[in-house]
Amino acid sequence: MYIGRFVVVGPGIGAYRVSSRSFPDRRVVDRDGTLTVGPTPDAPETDNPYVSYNCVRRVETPTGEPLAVLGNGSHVDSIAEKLELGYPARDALATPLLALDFEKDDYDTPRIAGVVGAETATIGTVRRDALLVESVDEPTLVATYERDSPDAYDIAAEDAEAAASEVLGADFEHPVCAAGATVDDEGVSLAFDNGE
Ligand SMILES: NC(=O)c1ncn([C@@H]2O[C@H](COP(=O)(O)O)[C@@H](O)[C@H]2O)c1NC=O
Repeated sequence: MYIGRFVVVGPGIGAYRVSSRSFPDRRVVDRDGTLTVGPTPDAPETDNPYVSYNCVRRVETPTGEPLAVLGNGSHVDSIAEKLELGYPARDALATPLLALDFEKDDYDTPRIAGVVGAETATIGTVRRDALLVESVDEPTLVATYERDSPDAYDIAAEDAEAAASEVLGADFEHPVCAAGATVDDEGVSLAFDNGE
């Protein structure tokens, strides 16, 4: 099954996978502690605005709570800014998702995102027909296609590197690259797996 990009979040852990039919020549890089998706050096040029973006950011709230934000586009930056201003995770997800809306491409591709705290997790998506944002107690997946409503998803990984590798290896078509995050009271750990 092809489900496109997907986010998995649960309390303390999160992961994001790029699956792609159209732009497979991409990888995750770490730019000063932010994980960014972009084309590999030898990838064909594209002017598609949705192929390069920050997919995972670490955030500290005004009260000093460490959080990780994961998602499939530029809304990750907007969500991080809202969290840094002190918005609750629900509002920090809902506001940018609604403002930016689904992607204006041939598929009306949804925007998906999650916020992970040490003991909390919140997941969201904006599609043409819905804006869904919910707090979750167990690992939960939302994807751009097919599995496009938040739904329980087992993840065995306990660290960021294992989380990235686990979702990269998950049995969905066209895997490209993945990122993982863990959050505890000490802070946020990030990792990625480009399948190399
Ligand atoms: N975030 C991404 O990495 C991403 N990659 C591709 N898209 C969009 O989704 C469309 C379909 O891509 P694909 O055939 O690779 O599933 C692309 O034309 C592009 O508009 C993306 N947008 C959202 O997922």
